[in-house]
Amino acid sequence: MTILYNPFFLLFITLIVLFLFRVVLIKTGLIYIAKKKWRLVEDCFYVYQFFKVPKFNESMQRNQLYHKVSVYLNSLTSVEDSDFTNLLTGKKPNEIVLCLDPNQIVEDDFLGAKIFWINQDKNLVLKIRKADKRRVLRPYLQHIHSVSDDLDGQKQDLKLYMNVVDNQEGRWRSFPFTHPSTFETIAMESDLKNKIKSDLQSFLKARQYYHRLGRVWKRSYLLYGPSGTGKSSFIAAVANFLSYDVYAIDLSEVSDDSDLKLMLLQSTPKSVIVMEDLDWYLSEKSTAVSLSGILNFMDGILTSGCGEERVMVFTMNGKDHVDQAILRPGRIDVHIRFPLCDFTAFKTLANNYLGLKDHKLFPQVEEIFQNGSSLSPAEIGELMIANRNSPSRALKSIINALHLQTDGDVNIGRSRRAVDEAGESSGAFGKEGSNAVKEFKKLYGLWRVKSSG
Ligand SMILES: Nc1ncnc2c1ncn2[C@@H]1O[C@H](COP(=O)(O)OP(=O)(O)OP(=O)(O)O)[C@@H](O)[C@H]1O
Ligand SMILES: [Mg+2]
Repeated sequence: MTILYNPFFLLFITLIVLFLFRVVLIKTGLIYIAKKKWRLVEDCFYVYQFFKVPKFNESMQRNQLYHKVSVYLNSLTSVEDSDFTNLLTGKKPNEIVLCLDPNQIVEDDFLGAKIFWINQDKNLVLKIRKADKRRVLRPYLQHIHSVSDDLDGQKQDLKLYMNVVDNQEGRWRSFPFTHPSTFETIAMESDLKNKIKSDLQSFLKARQYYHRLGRVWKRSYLLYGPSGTGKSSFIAAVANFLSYDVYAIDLSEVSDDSDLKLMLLQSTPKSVIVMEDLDWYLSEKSTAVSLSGILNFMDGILTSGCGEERVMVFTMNGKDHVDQAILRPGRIDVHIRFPLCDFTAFKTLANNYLGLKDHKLFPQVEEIFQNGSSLSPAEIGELMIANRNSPSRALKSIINALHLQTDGDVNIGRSRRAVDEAGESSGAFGKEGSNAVKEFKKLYGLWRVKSSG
């Protein structure tokens, strides 16, 4: 019995009990409950301060800090320790990313201070000990800025925003932007392509210059030309080139001028803002927005406070019947004409679609193009895709189609050329607005997104 009074034996027994207790705590999850309770006890001895980072400001503009903080928080490994975390597919195939669920708390350590973030509805709330605040808060926020900028810098997935009616999150709803079009895949005169690229690049570097002139830092492009000549594909190429998100405005879903203003306010910097088929909307008066509403929008007056770059792109089938106020320099900086297919564009398409740099039928194709063609790159592209397994068959079908256009259907061919040369949209070749919207959505893969969701 004396062994029970042996201090070494007692110590041994105590250690075993403690060890078993710890095993039980860990295995049952009691340790987490204990940690939580301990935090409550600890909280009684500290005064905390709270900082709210709302998703939108009072004008319902997106708060950039909110975006940065959420990018930062979702990159923290401690998100895993939160009670409830969302698992989402990442940028790369098979990548899974963690994303904090509403009402969850995530813990962070910075310069020896404990910082808590609470994900409330449309707000992220920072909780910090008052004693740590003065020492830690500023450097911590700077740290968040630089980490999220780094993560955003690596960002490869762009977003397509579409205006929807009744969206609680503001006027825009976002979808992944996956359009693969690039300047390399667009058939366009290479001189023109290079000029546009350098125009975009020099615009990006011109922040100070624009500010000194008291101008809004934006650049507007007008793309005009017949249907199927690559205007929408070009917009996607610009977005991919700049790594900018795309805001596509469906004018039929805009309720009035102030709604349009609100949409511009709620767009984020570093984005391409797109208004397709503007000539159609203006001529058919099929939008509730007035001409002056559109002019103000084009001037981007409201975004001037943000001081961040935006590229605006407007598309039209023809610009002859459009109010000159819309086209005046300063409002639209660069006009780009998208012509029907010529031999140079054909060669680019043949290379892209069929992998053909040269072919014995090329001289024949060139000859027909020299006599004038009235096929769009879209039509030529379709023939190539349909016959992609046999380049010779593809070229023959293109030669046939070009012959049909020039010989058989002289009237249509001529009138379509006239449309192109005059840069004019006639009723016969103008398209239905709803079709335009449908095509747009199709182009940007929206149907795919919808059906897979
Ligand atoms: N210049 C081009 N270079 C490469 N592909 C082109 C070109 N033009 C058209 N295409 C192809 O044709 C299809 C339709 O082009 P796109 O939708 O960009 O034409 P669009 O000018 O916007 O027509 P619309 O005025 O009818 O909207 C796309 O799949 C695109 O790949
Ligand atoms: Mg288009």
